[in-house]
Amino acid sequence: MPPIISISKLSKTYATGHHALKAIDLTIDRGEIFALLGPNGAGKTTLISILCGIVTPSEGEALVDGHDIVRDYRAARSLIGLVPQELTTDHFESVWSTVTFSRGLFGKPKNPAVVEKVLRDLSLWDKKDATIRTLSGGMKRRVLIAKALAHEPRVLFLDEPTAGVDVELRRDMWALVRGLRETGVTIILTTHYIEEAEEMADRIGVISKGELILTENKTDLMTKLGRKQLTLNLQEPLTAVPPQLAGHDLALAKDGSELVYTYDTQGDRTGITGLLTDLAAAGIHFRDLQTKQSSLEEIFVGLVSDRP
Ligand SMILES: Nc1ncnc2c1ncn2[C@@H]1O[C@H](COP(=O)(O)OP(=O)(O)OP(=O)(O)O)[C@@H](O)[C@H]1O
Repeated sequence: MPPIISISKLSKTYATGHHALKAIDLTIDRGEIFALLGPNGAGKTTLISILCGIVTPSEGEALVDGHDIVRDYRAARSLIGLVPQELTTDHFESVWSTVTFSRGLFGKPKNPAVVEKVLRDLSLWDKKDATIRTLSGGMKRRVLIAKALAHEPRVLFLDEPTAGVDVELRRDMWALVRGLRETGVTIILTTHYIEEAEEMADRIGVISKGELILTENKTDLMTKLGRKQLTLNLQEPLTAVPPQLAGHDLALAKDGSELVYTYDTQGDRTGITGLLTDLAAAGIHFRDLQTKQSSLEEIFVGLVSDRP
């Protein structure tokens, strides 16, 4: 089956001259949960806004289920639900009428059964007659999701779904998003929280300064995460890694006073025994050693900060 979203060479230069997106290529499969990670200002919202037709691209194209987001805007947009970052909704309306109204915006005929299902799925049914302003923050977020789902989209964009919410609500939201995927909806979420991507996503994309610098299956990324570092504090500093040790994944740190060995914790062998034997044979002695597991956070920060 063709991907539900295919983006090719998509770029955006704002009127200020700022290149917010630089030739993005990305495809997203049906039923995936895709997390777009990136620091503030990386271009996440710009990318989502282009796909939702809120911002016009400068170059390139994007298709939603085969519909061009510019030439075939209405068809593309009707397949998309967007849950925005900010809680923007009419505080004096009831839950029922605000969600019904959202469906109408897409020209869909009234269908109380669909609205009821959406409200029930989001545990909002017993609040259907409540006015939005009387709801808790968590319930308001659910209403935003209900609004985005009212016209039965196939793709749901969640822009920072759990920004500023407490841990309990965050877990609730994660369960809810997983439940939505079960109904066949493709989910694309942006987040600053690495933990969120780790918990939720099938695939992770990292965006930095307008470039998509990595897209990877989460499980593969976790395998990379399995890497650990062994740091040896040397008795005598080295100027280079001796050629006898070239077979090991080694790097010098702290002006040559530390030798850092990176290894895979998920592999059958760590290679540490061989390294220590080779070190002794090369006459390299150490005073102390530490091991450290690199986190997804560090991998992410490293990826993003290594860029010019
Ligand atoms: N309308 C605009 N005009 C000019 N520059 C803009 C406009 N909208 C966004 N930008 C700039 O484009 C860059 C990308 O912004 P964007 O909102 O897409 O980032 P983001 O990754 O979503 O960030 P955040 O995590 O803070 O929401 C930023 O430098 C931003 O200042």
